[in-house]
Amino acid sequence: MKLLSAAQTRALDQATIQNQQISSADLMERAATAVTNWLLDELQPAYGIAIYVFCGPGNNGGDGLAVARQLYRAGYAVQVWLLKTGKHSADFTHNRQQLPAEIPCQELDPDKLPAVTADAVVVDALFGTGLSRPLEGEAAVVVKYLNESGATVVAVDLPSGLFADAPQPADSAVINAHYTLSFELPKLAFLLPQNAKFVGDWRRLPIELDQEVMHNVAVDNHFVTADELRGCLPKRPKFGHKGTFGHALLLAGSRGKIGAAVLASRACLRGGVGLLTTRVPAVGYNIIQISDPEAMCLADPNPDFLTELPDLQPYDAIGIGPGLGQHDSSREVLRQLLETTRVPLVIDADALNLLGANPDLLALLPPGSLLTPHPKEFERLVGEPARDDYHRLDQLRRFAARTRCYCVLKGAYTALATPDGPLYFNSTGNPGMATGGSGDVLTGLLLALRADKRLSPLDAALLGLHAHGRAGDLTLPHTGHAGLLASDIIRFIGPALEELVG
Ligand SMILES: NC(=O)C1=CN([C@@H]2O[C@H](COP(=O)(O)OP(=O)(O)OC[C@H]3O[C@@H](n4cnc5c(N)ncnc54)[C@H](OP(=O)(O)O)[C@@H]3O)[C@@H](O)[C@H]2O)[C@@H](O)CC1
Ligand SMILES: [K+]
Repeated sequence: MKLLSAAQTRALDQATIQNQQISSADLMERAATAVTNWLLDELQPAYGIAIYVFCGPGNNGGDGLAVARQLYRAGYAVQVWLLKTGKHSADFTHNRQQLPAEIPCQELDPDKLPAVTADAVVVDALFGTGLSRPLEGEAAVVVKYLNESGATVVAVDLPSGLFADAPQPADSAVINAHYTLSFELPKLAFLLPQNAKFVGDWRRLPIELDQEVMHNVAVDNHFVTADELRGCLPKRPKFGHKGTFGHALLLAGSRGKIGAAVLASRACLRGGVGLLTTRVPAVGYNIIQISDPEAMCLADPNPDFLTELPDLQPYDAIGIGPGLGQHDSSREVLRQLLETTRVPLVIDADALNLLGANPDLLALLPPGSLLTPHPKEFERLVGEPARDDYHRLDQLRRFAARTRCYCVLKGAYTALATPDGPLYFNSTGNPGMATGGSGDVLTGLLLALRADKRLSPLDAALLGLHAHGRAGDLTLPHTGHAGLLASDIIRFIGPALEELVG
């Protein structure tokens, strides 16, 4: 699913109006109907509860006026409040004229704002994608007042004051919505941690925008849905054998962190790899053999950390990093690996920290490698803290382009940067997965998919990120959020992958 800029969204609205031969008021009515239906079906406010619709001067305000009319007709006690400032758009004026006289409708006076009680529902239709500057004056006063009211706030299209696709001053006034109902597509802003408190839970409301125009528009950012990935994982052929699905090598673990190697190995096995060899320091030999009997184990001569690279000839993909530690000898193992490998790499955890601390190693990174940092590891990789989430995405894009690698940025909506530019945001997963070992599981799963030669690097990464989050979601009925362990995610990798098989 594409993430459009505010300007592209406007162009898509216009194309829809033209191609479907409807008026802009018709499209607005469609949008308002989608909001009203969501309110009635999902929020289900009790009859008699006060619903305040706050409208700005543009089409977002026009949506609000149409929603107020529809809610009134459905029997709700609605009142409309209008911002004084701003030039009214044509569709705002149209819907103002359509508003039944029985609905109380007044201009807002910043010195005498209506008493919004905590049990009320507020529909925020002040500003949407037409926001051209941070809110000030009257609008900022209203937004701050609503944020303090305690009412349930439902934002139409965007929380008012939030830019859809660009950073804004840290202290600017933005609605803190409980729910944001976005027309047709989500906005990039929804996927960034810095905006979580503004956006709340967001939903996408389809309004039948022109599919062909949407298909042809070029974008920098994608939100990857299950529908798009379903069928992308090739079925295992009837006469396939373990060689068909690749032989992976995992270099992982150090004294006290052999668990990371266990988790990554098991996730790799559940990810469908044909064969797995795990290289651990000698202290881990028995542990791997007992915990992951399906894996072969190659013990390093050193008891505590990796010091020697095994012969790489048998392997189709190599993973390095989980629990590795940052010992000088392990750094040299990484160096040798980067210098000699001819197969795809998956690089995680301490291997990333070693890359960050040693720019000479970073220069050796083979193109096509897949890196899986969390934000702190990524900061070490690029050697500079990000100013904000948008800047971090720029850094990510530039890093992938410069190194010709695939780079993940782990988070609630994990991002994947590709060497050729586009960013892909993952749509699965839950806060229960923010737990030790979850990243090791991801590395193992991605390693399995990179060892499968039937998959492109991009598909392997997208399928792995999706299946990892989905497996975490499938554990929830059994574990809840707090009780979710990394090993629970592994149990559900199989079912999560099965959903994607073509
Ligand atoms: N197009 C369609 O067919 C459909 C559109 N839809 C809906 O339309 C919404 C977009 O509508 P929109 O383009 O009219 O913009 P909107 O967000 O209402 O605000 C623009 C007004 O605000 C003003 N303004 C801006 N910043 C300001 C500030 N800081 N402080 C004060 N004023 C400020 C700005 O003035 P200006 O920047 O020119 O000074 C202008 O007057 C979209 O989010 C969706 O809800 C749906 O119905 C689906 C069909
Ligand atoms: K809004």
